[in-house]
Amino acid sequence: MAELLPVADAQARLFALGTPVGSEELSLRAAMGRWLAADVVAQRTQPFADLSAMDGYALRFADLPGPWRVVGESAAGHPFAGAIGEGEAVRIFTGAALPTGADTILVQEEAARVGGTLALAGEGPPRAGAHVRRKGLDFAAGETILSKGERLTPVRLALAGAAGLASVSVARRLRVAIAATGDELVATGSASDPAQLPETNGLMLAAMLATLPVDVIDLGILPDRLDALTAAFRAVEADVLVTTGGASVGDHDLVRPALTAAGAAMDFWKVALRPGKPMMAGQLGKTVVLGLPGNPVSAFVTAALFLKPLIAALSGASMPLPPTLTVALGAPLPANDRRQDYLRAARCDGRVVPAAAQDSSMLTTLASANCLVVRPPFAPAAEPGDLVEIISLA
Ligand SMILES: Nc1nc2c(c(=O)[nH]1)N[C@H]1C(S)=C(S)[C@@H](COP(=O)(O)OP(=O)(O)OC[C@H]3O[C@@H](n4cnc5c(N)ncnc54)[C@H](O)[C@@H]3O)O[C@H]1N2
Ligand code: MOO
Repeated sequence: MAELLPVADAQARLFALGTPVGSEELSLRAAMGRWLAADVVAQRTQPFADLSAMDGYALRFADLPGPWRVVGESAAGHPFAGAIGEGEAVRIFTGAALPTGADTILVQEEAARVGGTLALAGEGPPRAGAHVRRKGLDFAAGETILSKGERLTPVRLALAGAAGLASVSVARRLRVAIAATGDELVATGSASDPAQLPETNGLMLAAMLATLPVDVIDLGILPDRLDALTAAFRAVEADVLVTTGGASVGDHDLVRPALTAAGAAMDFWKVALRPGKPMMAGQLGKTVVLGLPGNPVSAFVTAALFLKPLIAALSGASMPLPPTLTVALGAPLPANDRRQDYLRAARCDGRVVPAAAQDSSMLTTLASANCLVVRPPFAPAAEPGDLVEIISLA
């Protein structure tokens, strides 16, 4: 039996086929979903001073149980100018700076105020510093708050903005060319006889990349002809070329010979993976080429395991691979063979149940799955309750 490359080795070899793309400086509003090309260092301290976390009165804990004279007010953006002394308090609001001399907040629900006099009307603050957010609680100027290789999320963008930045250095967008191959394929909605198959892998792959910083170049449907495939591949100008179909060993599986004829140096073909075994990868000039199998589930799984991680890796991601979780099985599984299996499964109430039908042509099973169960090569038979790794699709 032919040697099959382990999945992790194939991923490492694929990532090594390209060099991380260059960077650009983008405003925070434009940087969502990009990978950071440099660490983000806070330019300010947050909070900038000791602040009140509640609406109430700022006072000295030592002066409890009061009463106090109210000598002024501190609101966010309008701090109290002076300092407070013994027996004095300042009316204060959430987010306002604590006046000099004050160390504690009395919440207004526990305060009774008559004119300029304040009295305790409850238990009062339990300790010095109650309801005070200390200067620098969140971060301090000079601190590295985000690292190169992290992906920008809404919260990380907010953090960078709070830290005083207007823009960040990020990896540029990648150009990804997608080609479907196969004489049986026609554009969705245009099949005129039963033997014509709607082309859906290209549609699915482009949709899988929709939330990534990628410009898709749609090469459409290419025929099963060596000359046409070779010419189309030779003309590609992209960071990544991904093909689907024609990856196996049949007489009409021409992607590999066409890539070679176009001048590609192929690195590997066939991975110890199910579905997706006939996957291939190589270099066509500066373009990383990824040949995915045509079966729709195989195309999906290989895109999830290789294409999306490749985009992340070329964008400088520190963690390009999909995260896995450990979950208890809800049904028995037979022992596995030499290929790492990715079973379409449903995770519900903390248990995961693989679908009964796992054929790699079945979009219905894939569409109702919310995770993939990862079965390592030669995994022994498993029982309900045994722990397995999953990749979430939700
Ligand atoms: N003798 C062998 N035959 C096969 C082997 C093998 O090792 N020895 N491997 C099998 C495995 S595993 C897979 S996976 C398939 C994949 O092969 P290809 O990449 O060559 O896929 P095609 O034959 O082109 O297509 C397979 C299937 O998928 C349909 N298809 C293709 N492209 C699309 C598309 N863009 N949208 C929707 N559907 C698509 C195609 O019509 C076929 O039905 O090979 C096995 N064979
Ligand atoms: O590996 Mo293929 O992907 O069985 O269907």
